[in-house]
Amino acid sequence: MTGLTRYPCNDALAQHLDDLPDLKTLFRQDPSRGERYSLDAAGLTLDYSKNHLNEQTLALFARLAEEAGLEGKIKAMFKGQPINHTEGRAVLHCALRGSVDSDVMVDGVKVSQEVSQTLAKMATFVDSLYQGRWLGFTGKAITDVVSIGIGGSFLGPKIVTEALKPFWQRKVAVHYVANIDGAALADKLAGLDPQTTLFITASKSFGTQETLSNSESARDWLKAAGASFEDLAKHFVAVTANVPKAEAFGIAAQNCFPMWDWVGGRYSLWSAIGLPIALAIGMANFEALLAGARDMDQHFVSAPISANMPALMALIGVSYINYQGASSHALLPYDHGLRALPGYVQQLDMESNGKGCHQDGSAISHLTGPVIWGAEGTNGQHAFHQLLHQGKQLIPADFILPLESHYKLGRHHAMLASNCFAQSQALMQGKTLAEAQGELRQAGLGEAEVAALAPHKVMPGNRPSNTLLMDKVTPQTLGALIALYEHKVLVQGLIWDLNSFDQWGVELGKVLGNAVLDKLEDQSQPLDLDSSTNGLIARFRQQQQKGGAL
Ligand SMILES: O=P(O)(O)OC[C@H]1O[C@H](O)[C@H](O)[C@@H](O)[C@@H]1O
Repeated sequence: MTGLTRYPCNDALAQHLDDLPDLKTLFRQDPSRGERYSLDAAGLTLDYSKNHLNEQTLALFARLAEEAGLEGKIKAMFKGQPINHTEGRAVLHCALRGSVDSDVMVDGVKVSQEVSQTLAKMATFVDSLYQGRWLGFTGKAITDVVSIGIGGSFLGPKIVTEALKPFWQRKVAVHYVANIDGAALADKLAGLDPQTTLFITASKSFGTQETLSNSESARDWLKAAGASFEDLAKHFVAVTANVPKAEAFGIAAQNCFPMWDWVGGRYSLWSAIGLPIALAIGMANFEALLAGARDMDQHFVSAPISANMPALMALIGVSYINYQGASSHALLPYDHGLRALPGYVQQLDMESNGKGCHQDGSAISHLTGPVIWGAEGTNGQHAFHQLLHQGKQLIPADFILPLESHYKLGRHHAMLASNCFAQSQALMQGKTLAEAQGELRQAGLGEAEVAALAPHKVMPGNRPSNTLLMDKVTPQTLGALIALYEHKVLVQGLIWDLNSFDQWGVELGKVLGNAVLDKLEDQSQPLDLDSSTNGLIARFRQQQQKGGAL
């Protein structure tokens, strides 16, 4: 069954999308199409003209938005209602950047007050490290900060820190460790001095195996260098919603930065989880990041659907997923600094909308969150663009390009931009058999060769994409860009009537993992699982026996 049958506009939308002319025809019919379907907001420009849409499509999108009750549901989020109903929580990451009314309260506490107090605490912390006032256990100033976290406690801070390298203050060096693979931490610690290294244990739950194990190993590293248990307070701070657990680990309460249940992990970079960002770029730039997101919030809550950047991207995506069979979406940042953006949006989108049941618990009968993937351009052109151009599946793409680079290097930026623009152009216009034959004849091939080769050079075209531009990658434009994707995910989740803010799907693997770990570490334990898992455990045990003790 095509489409979203719960909505009255479904059949009209499905029929309309089937009847739409191809992109080349739409561009031929309307010479000003590029301009007509471009939109500015919060320092970004969205060129959505290379999508399967026209004015009638936009009208149907507006009907779908209306029938999905988007406006009221968005307002409910900003008002602090417990829209994350399976966990009974509000969803107020927008409060972290000042986009929520000052009277909004959760559990009797004004969220805006919590936010401003935490920002002040962050500023004091950053300043103390910048001024060399925070001393390690031998009295030396801290030079390196390692943020230990995973998922939402890692991906957001890492992508923002990387993307804003031109804004680094270089007062302390900021590092990230996420994976439980010992190589990640060992590799990082190898280059650091325990006397001048401080760790941030970033974990909303303070219960994530990877983060706790890495923090314990970091603690051992400090102790091996001569630090006492009391000294740990000089080398650890925590960002968590569970201060008692942090204190039990040995982190002083005054060194804990709060997180709250009304901020989801994948929406938390704007909170104290963003402490490593603030250390890297300075508090003023961190505030600018928040300001950019706030600008996008303001646009999102005030612009009509037909001129609402996040809503348009969401509805265009829904039209491909639910009416044209797309199951993935490519993010193609033409900016080396944004190379980790696809990985960030993977968690944001796939952990939010990779769901199979509606808010009421009934099974969903249509596709929901797409697989998000991608890589920096132009690297992707030499890796997977072949499939985008000639493969058999519809993969909508978002091209992202700053119009100006921070790095003035000859013609490099013009060449990067030309590739970015040409790729979306090629996806849209393709190459017909006649065009391919003409080129081969032009090259002097005989008819037999032309007949044999031309079909392999045909590109169907009519493949949709968005192009997002900003003048430059700055804290402000990056904040707006990330908020744009947050709101796109929200709108799609609302249209699919699912809960974008829980993540029950990650629980089973964790539970099973603990049982397997026991059998890996205690070889006397019976192999009483399925034959595949038993076999895998047996192989691991054999290798361990070959290599000595665990
Ligand atoms: O911040 P923590 O509580 O350590 O959680 C870290 C991550 O753990 C899980 O993977 C959740 O699915 C993520 O949403 C979360 O960001």
